[in-house]
Amino acid sequence: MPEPTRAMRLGVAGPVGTGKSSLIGTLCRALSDELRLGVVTNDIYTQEDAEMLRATGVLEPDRIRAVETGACPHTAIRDDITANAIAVEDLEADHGPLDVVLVESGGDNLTATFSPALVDAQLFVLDVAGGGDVVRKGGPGIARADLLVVNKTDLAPHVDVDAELMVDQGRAARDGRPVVGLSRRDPASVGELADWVRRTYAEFRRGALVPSDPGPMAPHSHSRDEDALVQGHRHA
Ligand SMILES: Nc1nc2c(ncn2[C@@H]2O[C@H](COP(=O)(O)OP(=O)(O)OP(=O)(O)O)[C@@H](O)[C@H]2O)c(=O)[nH]1
Repeated sequence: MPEPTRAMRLGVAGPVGTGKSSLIGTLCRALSDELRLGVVTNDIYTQEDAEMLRATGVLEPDRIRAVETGACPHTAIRDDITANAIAVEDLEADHGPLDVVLVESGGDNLTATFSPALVDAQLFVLDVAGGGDVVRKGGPGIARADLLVVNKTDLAPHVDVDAELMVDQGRAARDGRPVVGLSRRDPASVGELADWVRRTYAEFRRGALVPSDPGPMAPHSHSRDEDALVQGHRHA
């Protein structure tokens, strides 16, 4: 099998504020000495996530690109991936060859997932502050993303959540797919996450990584009505 000629695209999805940008920053710090990295972020109207990451200095600023989705972020990672595909290709044209491009979804619905046409692998991020029940509530990202991250485990004692139980419930819900309990303050957990990325990238280079679709979002509708568009969308 010939080696791939483009970067592996790794999607990072999950609800608002679960720590997706921070996780990407953590991965850049852990891996940028060994892998050539780029980042594409998605926000509705702003470039805030990209600006926040640029400010951390984890990568050369121009290796972090922003897509303004103009609507619910999941539309741009799932329904019409054009803007993201172009952003990744531009990044590779300007800074390539790259090894991994991390694509961050704007914080979104619990059921938002990436199209397998856009990313080669995807991880889904929850945090302990969202409550211990959220893993059991399920959804395609939780059940079938390539990796589930239970983030901010350092906060568990402060929010009365059992982080280990949450990780165990994640494993039970995922048919053997991997789960990492993560805190950016816990180097061992950061190492576990970085190792998963290394293994996944090695699989990609061998031509052995087959992008899989965790499944579509829960049914919902996008209204043509202007006001509803500003709100994002109406759930059916
Ligand atoms: N205690 C703790 N806080 C964290 C950790 N990771 C991220 N945070 C905090 O969680 C908040 C949200 O983090 P972000 O990385 O902005 O989350 P996000 O998912 O990118 O947010 P959106 O893009 O708005 O959906 C910030 O205040 C971070 O500092 C962690 O491991 N532990």
